[in-house]
Amino acid sequence: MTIYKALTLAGSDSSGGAGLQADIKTFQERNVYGMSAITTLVAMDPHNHWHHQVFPIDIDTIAAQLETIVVGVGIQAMKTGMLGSTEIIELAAKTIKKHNIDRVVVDPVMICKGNDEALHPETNDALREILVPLSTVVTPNLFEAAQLAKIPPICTVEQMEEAARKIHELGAKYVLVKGGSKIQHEHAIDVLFDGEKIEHLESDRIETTYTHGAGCTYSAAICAELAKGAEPKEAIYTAKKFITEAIRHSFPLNQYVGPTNHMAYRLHGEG
Ligand SMILES: Nc1ncnc2c1ncn2[C@@H]1O[C@H](COP(=O)(O)OP(=O)(O)O)[C@@H](O)[C@H]1O
Ligand SMILES: Cc1ncc(COP(=O)(O)O)c(C=O)c1O
Repeated sequence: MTIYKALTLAGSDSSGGAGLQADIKTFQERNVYGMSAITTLVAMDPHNHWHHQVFPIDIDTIAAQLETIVVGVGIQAMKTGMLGSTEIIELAAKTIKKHNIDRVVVDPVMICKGNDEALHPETNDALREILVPLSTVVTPNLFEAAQLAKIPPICTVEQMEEAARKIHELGAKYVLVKGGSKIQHEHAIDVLFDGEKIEHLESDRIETTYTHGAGCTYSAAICAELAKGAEPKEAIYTAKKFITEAIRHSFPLNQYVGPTNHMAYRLHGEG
């Protein structure tokens, strides 16, 4: 039996729905052995409206984790999530280049759901200039796509397409701009551009606010499929089905947050 292995270089969401916890759960659901290099720790304050506190991790500790995984074990694919500083983005790029990692999903995490404020605004340009050019697939949401493409806020599918074309020029091979429920459309629509053709990925639009970790889960599912050898488009189509079921069966964790359901595609979706 071949064991396919994937790495997530991402932040830790103690509540388990997003970040590396979402990634590892998703890798497991997709029959891929998951490993993590932790970039930041996020804790939420139950006494203060679930206020997010971000605790950094020093760069040598992150580098040591990457060495364990990439050199000590070996991987077929990797994804990045919340990176937190330009230094960490540079470390990610150096690792990809040094080890010729050729299946890389970059989820350019700039904001957490419900917050329009960028987490680390100073890192947005570093993502754009250093990491996105090395990506096989990059998966910005509307806010992130506008930042990467350097265009005004995105409100229409045409603007999603414009952003996808501009981000492709940065060097990403496949650009997947996620519209989700934020675009006026009867479906949850994502725009995919491979440098030649624009495609629309449409799925049922689910009425829910429980979408914490949706972006992490989606990019992790793409990464898992790439690790198993799927072509990028095939990986993205499978991941779109996976995330749609995860959102359809999402649930409240407490009064503040509802994650997507990582088990849903296995339990309800594949048949
Ligand atoms: N209410 C929804 N119903 C169905 N699909 C959704 C919904 N919200 C988001 N999605 C889909 O989930 C995936 C993740 O998108 P999104 O939630 O925008 O990412 P992020 O967590 O990065 O903001 C995309 O494929 C998007 O279209
Ligand atoms: C560690 C971490 N990564 C990523 C995210 C982004 O999550 P989402 O997929 O909901 O955009 C969060 C949000 O809380 C987080 O805590």
